[in-house]
Amino acid sequence: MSVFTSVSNQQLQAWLQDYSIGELVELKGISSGITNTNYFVTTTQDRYVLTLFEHNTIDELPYFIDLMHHLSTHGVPCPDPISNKAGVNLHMLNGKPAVLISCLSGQDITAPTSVHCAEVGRVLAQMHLAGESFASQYSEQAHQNPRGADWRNQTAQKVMAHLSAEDQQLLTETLAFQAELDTSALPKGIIHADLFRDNVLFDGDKVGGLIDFYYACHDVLAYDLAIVANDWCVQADGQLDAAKVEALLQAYQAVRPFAEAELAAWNGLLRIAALRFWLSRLYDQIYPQAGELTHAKDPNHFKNILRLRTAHELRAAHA
Ligand SMILES: Nc1ncnc2c1ncn2[C@@H]1O[C@H](COP(=O)(O)OP(=O)(O)O)[C@@H](O)[C@H]1O
Ligand SMILES: N[C@@H](CCOP(=O)(O)O)C(=O)O
Repeated sequence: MSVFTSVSNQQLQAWLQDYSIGELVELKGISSGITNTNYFVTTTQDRYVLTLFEHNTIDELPYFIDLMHHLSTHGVPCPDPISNKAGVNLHMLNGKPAVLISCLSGQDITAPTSVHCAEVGRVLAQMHLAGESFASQYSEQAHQNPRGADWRNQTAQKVMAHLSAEDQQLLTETLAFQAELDTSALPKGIIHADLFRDNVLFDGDKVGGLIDFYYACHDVLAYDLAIVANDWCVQADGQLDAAKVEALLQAYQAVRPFAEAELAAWNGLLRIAALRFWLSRLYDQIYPQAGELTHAKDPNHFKNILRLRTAHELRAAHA
C-alpha cells in the first residue's frame, strides 16, 4: 500500500478551500507506486491525483512541476499541476510537499505489443521536442542527470566488493566502455529517464499519459529511448524483440529523426541504460533503506540485459 502519509477527508476538504475545483466527493489511496504517497481525489468538478512527496524537499520540486505544466500545455499527454486561487501549485500538507495534478485516463500495461511500443516511441519523441522550449527556463547545469556517469561510477565503487568475480569483470568492463563512449555529438535535451511500463498509462492502444517525471533531467535524448527499449521491447530471456524495437524506433523517428551520431551510438546507449538500472537495483539490494517498502526489483534482470547488449554491441562493432 503506497500511502505512507495519511490525509483525512476533513484535512483535504479544508485544503481544497484554497482551490476553485469544487467540493470533495471522494478521497481514495492509490495502492500502486513505491516512492510517494498518491491519492485519487474526486471533486464535484473533476478527478485529480494528490501526491505527497516522501523523499524530496519542496525546493527540489519546481523543476518537475513546471516541466509537467510545460509539457502538458505543449501537447504531451502528462499530468498538469493544478494551481490554487493564489496561483501556487506546490504546498506543504501533513509535513510533506504536496501537489494536485490532473488525473489521466488509462492503465499501465505489463505485456506491450509492437503497437504499444510504437505509441510510446511517438509520445517520447513529442516530449523531447516539446522539452526544447522548456530548457531555457532552467539551467542545464543544475539539472544534469542524477543517475549520470558520475553517479554510475560512484555507485559501482559502492557495490563492487559485494559482487562475484565474474560480475566485477562485467562492471569494470562496462565502466571502461562508458569512459570511452563519446556522447559529445549526441543531441541532448529534457529526458524522462525512467519511462518504464509502469510509468505510461494506456487507454486502449493510445497513450493516456506519461507519469512520474521525478527523474527528468538534461541528458542525451537517444539514451532516454534506449531506457525505453530495454524495458518495453524485451523478450522473457532479456533479448530485444526485433519487431518491437523496429516499431519503437520507427515511430520515434517519424516525429524526431535520429542524427547519424545517434544511430552509431545506439547499441552503446543500450549498454549504458542497462548499466544504470543494474546499478540502482544492486544498490537498493545491498543497502536497503530502513522503513522503505521492499519491492522486488531484481538486479539480475538488468545484469542479464547488460550481458546481452554488450555481446550485441561488440558483434555489431566488429561486423
Ligand atoms: N496523473 C495521474 N493520473 C492517473 N493515475 C495516476 C497519475 N499519477 C499517478 N497515477 C497512479 O498512481 C500510481 C502510482 O504513481 P507513481 O507516480 O508511479 O508513484 P510512485 O512515484 O510512488 O512510484 C500509478 O501507477 C497510477 O496508477
Ligand atoms: N524503473 C526503475 C526504478 C526507478 O529507479 P530507482 O533509481 O528509483 O530505483 C527500475 O525498474 O529499476
